[in-house]
Amino acid sequence: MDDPVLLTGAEGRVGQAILSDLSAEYEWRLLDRDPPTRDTDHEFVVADITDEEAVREAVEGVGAIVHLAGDPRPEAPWNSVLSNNIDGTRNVLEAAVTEGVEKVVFASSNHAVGAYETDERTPDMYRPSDDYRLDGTELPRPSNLYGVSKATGEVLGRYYHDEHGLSVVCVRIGNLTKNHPPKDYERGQAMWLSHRDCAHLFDRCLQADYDYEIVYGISDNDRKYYSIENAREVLGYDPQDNSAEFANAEC
Ligand SMILES: NC(=O)C1=CN([C@@H]2O[C@H](COP(=O)(O)OP(=O)(O)OC[C@H]3O[C@@H](n4cnc5c(N)ncnc54)[C@H](O)[C@@H]3O)[C@@H](O)[C@H]2O)C=CC1
Ligand SMILES: O=C1O[C@H](COP(=O)(O)O)[C@@H](O)[C@H](O)[C@H]1O
Repeated sequence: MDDPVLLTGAEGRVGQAILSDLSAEYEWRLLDRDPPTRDTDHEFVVADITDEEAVREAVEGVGAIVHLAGDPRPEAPWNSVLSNNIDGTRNVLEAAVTEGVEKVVFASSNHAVGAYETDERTPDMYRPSDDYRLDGTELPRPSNLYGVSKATGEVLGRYYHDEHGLSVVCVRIGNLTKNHPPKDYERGQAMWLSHRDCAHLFDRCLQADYDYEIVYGISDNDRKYYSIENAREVLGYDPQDNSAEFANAEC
């Protein structure tokens, strides 16, 4: 990707994990509704993704978009996910088509499929001995309205691919934490995504060729109920971390 890359939600946790390893690898145009809180060498656009015209201007001249901006709270209320996650994502995809962008990487979530974690399956499915896997071909089963908004973002991506030929990859991100997996939380350990695997995965999303894909964004954890085979095959994802390596740290 030689053209500039727009990173929405750049000030957040996922954005910072990406930039910590990939700052020098791309010509980034950062976007957030909040002004930057640290020095940056990159262009920074302060804009709200619910502002259609501001988004179109921010997208001008970029070759790809990593779209992270949105309300990340599993308990977020409908009015917030409707505007920030659904309207905002549509604005980004519409601007991508209008401005001739090649590919969009969409930050989806484990919560788009959270309701597969039924009482019958849990907690066994969080354990290494269990072979239950979701692989990205299953229908969404959101666990909350936030998950509904992420599933909707995936469907919007499908539409913009089919109707307009935009390359779209939806990354169902697990649980990103810095330095170590979540402690005393089996589910979080099963879906842990380390910072370096996060940066590597989004790098692969920018480098690989694809039409429309849904992949899971987790490290190569012994505990897992999300398959990372599609991410390996389609994107060349090669994660380095595994939450099991932190077992002695009482994670
Ligand atoms: N952190 C995680 O483990 C996971 C994150 N995700 C998704 O990844 C994305 C990023 O999440 P985090 O970095 O954790 O969240 P965060 O809250 O740390 O960062 C989100 C950023 O987006 C910005 N933002 C929010 N609404 C905006 C709007 N309307 N216009 C412009 N900027 C806006 C915020 O100012 C913030 O800087 C979200 O879409 C979230 O749903 C999905 C699964 C797991
Ligand atoms: O989508 C998200 O998922 C992670 C993990 O979910 P949790 O229910 O185990 O906390 C969450 O931490 C993050 O805020 C959210 O955006």
